[in-house]
Amino acid sequence: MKIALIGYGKMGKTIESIAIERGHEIVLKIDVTNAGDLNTENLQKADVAIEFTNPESAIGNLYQCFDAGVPVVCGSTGWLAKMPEVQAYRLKTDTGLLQSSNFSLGVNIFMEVNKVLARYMSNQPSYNLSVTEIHHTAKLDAPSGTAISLAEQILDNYPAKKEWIKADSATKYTAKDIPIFSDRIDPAPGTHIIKYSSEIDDIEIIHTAHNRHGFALGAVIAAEFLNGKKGNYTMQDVLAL
Ligand SMILES: NC(=O)C1=CN([C@@H]2O[C@H](COP(=O)(O)OP(=O)(O)OC[C@H]3O[C@@H](n4cnc5c(N)ncnc54)[C@H](OP(=O)(O)O)[C@@H]3O)[C@@H](O)[C@H]2O)C=CC1
Ligand SMILES: O=C(O)C1=N[C@H](C(=O)O)C[C@H](O)C1
Repeated sequence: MKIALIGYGKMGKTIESIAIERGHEIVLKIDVTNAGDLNTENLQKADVAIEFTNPESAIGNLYQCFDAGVPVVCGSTGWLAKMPEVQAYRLKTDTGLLQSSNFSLGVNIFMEVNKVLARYMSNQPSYNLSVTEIHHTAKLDAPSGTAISLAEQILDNYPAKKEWIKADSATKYTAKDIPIFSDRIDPAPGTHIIKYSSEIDDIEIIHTAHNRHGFALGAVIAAEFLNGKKGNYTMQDVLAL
């Protein structure tokens, strides 16, 4: 498979080495220094694009892939509030998109556990709920995309919770809110904690990434899945969860 890598930072470089190990070829590598090379002619040399840049440039990069008719795996976070307009553009161009805030197998299993736990806890108002994410200090967005996805899964399964809020120790929140706390500590690749706490006991589930390998491997497996497809997909489709 021929891959265009859009974003050649921590994730782009890890993805490159895993993709080559799996027998794929990198035909285009884009970072800030050659962003002008991201055009239809260059993109069409690839079967699929993998986009890991930042919240500001992600949407423009996706539109370039849609215009070129090249299906794209997107890992960039911090832009998902604009997903409806991105999906409208994708639909118009009849292209493929597979977006996930977290491509690791472990996090995707953790998310399934999160949904089940939220259903059980939705009848237990004596427990206070919080979500905490811990990442390296170079991370641009907070809360993490994964923490927002986890909170949204809880909202879908715990009717008394109405919204998530970005929180710190001074934030006032009510039982209707899901506070998300963000810590920035190097070199944390990504830790997510869901905690239900009562006077009697605590229930916690934690996912700790030890490195970026799981995110990158998942993104390459997602690209293998998306190759030749049109439409909108998630890691649930890839992993058949
Ligand atoms: N979904 C998932 O599983 C994961 C998602 N992420 C997300 O992926 C994104 C990237 O993370 P990470 O690799 O750690 O970040 P880095 O900062 O290490 O890399 C970002 C890359 O994007 C490039 N870039 C910046 N602006 C542009 C642009 N306008 N056009 C093209 N390239 C650009 C940077 O170029 P330069 O180096 O020249 O500045 C750099 O190569 C983040 O949003 C992060 O949250 C991260 C890990 C896992
Ligand atoms: O920026 C990162 O590093 C990560 N970002 C993703 C997120 O925002 O959830 C996934 C992972 O936790 C690493």
